[in-house]
Amino acid sequence: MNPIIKVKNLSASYEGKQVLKNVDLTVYEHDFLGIIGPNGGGKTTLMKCILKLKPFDSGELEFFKNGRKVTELNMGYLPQYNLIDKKFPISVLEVVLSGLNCNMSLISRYSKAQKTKAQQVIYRMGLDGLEKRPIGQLSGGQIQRALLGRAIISDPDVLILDEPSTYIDKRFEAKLYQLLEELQKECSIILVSHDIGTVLQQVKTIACVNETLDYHPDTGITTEWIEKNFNCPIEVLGFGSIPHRVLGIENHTH
Ligand SMILES: Nc1ncnc2c1ncn2[C@@H]1O[C@H](COP(=O)(O)OP(=O)(O)OP(=O)(O)O)[C@@H](O)[C@H]1O
Repeated sequence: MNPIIKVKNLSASYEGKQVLKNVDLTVYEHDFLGIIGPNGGGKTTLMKCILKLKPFDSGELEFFKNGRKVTELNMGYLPQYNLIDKKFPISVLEVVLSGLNCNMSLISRYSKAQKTKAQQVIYRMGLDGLEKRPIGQLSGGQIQRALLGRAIISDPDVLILDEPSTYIDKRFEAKLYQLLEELQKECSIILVSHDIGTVLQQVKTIACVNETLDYHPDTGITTEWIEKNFNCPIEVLGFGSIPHRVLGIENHTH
């Protein structure tokens, strides 16, 4: 299994307050990594460091493609919903096209092929008919779907999803996970989620971020492990079958 991202001994802070401490993490090609952890544990910060949106204090970040070290990866990012400016005057089509990483501000400058691709992505997201609608006039779930379309239109090497199902209804959620299963054949996926039950059903590997990081090469983990890492009692939906899949737990030293 080839690695695609290696995070080594990474520490990060905001205004002198440490948020991530000595984090090590390897993401593999076609991985489906679930990131869980308590509020404020540093999940989004870790994603931003990987996306090079936030400088880190120390440590290393390495990218690989087909076993060779590279300087950049094409990453698709679905940010947390609360970071979206819904007043920004942009349509669904423009949101999706803006994921093409080109420095084009006017929609007319996108090629026919790019617009066709955007149309296909919009259809895949179940947003056909809403192409011209400004995002301010969409529901929360529709905005998230438009942003997911934006994240996948450039066929990324890595897809990073920060709480993708916050506003997505149950009907589209099932479709979303089916879509992610398909996408995993084409790229690696990192999914940040509070909904542990969903994460455990979907992912191949799991990491818990609470300043430091605990990693599991499989999803067969115990409630004790989760409670230790969440450091609080947890409510787990759809968790019923998990104890049957309990496997060995590694010891982690912090
Ligand atoms: N831009 C910022 N400036 C200062 N502090 C920040 C900033 N962004 C995040 N923090 C702080 O860093 C810590 C980690 O935040 P982060 O958003 O990474 O956590 P998270 O695990 O993603 O949380 P949640 O589950 O609530 O989204 C929190 O204490 C937060 O208040």
